[in-house]
Amino acid sequence: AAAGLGRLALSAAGPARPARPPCGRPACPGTVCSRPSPSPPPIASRPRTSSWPCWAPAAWARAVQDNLLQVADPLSRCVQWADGFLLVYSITDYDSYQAIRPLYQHIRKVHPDARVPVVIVGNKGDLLHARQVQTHDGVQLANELGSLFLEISTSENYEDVCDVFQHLCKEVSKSHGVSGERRRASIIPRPRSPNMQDLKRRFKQALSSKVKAPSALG
Ligand SMILES: Nc1nc2c(ncn2[C@@H]2O[C@H](COP(=O)(O)OP(=O)(O)OP(=O)(O)O)[C@@H](O)[C@H]2O)c(=O)[nH]1
Repeated sequence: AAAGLGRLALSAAGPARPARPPCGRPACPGTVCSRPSPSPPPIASRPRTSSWPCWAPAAWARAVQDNLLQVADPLSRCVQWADGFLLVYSITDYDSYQAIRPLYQHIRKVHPDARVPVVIVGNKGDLLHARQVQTHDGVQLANELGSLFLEISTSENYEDVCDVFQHLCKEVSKSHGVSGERRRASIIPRPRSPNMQDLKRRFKQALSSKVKAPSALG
């Protein structure tokens, strides 16, 4: 799996095309945004082949390291508006793990003053026979970068996916509580916080109805 901004986690948990975030800006996989936008721009088309995060992880890492990302790049645009990030690598792909640090540094460069929450996720935790990244490598990197770390399997346990987003949402709320968000709140009304229990229940319902559907037909 490529270590884009959380593509794996989102593609396992949600629709094939990412949903539009509450702010109306083009959705960026793995980012959480709580800012409403008065005039949403159209969803940008993202070919699965060239410019959008289908680059190999090493290519992302190089682009970030070499300062090749321009403000107009999709990644840079996402990094500017997002309130939180999931950086997802695959435990079966060491390159994807190595791409996490430069991506993290890019985020910190774009937000030098704000502690925008970043959660690091090691995905494909079920593929132990193909493991290239040890759990302690993930823990160590997350400790070093001051991020939360979770190792999950999106294919084995959808609750893992809920947990990841729950952690990130908590971190985002925490960071808003202590940062300049209060100042912004006086200008822009904040959307209501999602009720995570309710979201989890609805997510389970949706999944179980999908599982039941084939037997109902047969
Ligand atoms: N075994 C296993 N397979 C997974 C897991 N998550 C995703 N996959 C599989 O990995 C493949 C790629 O998943 P995508 O969601 O397309 O993610 P991606 O980052 O675009 O893909 P790659 O970079 O090709 O891995 C698909 O076949 C998924 O079913 C996981 O946790 N365990």
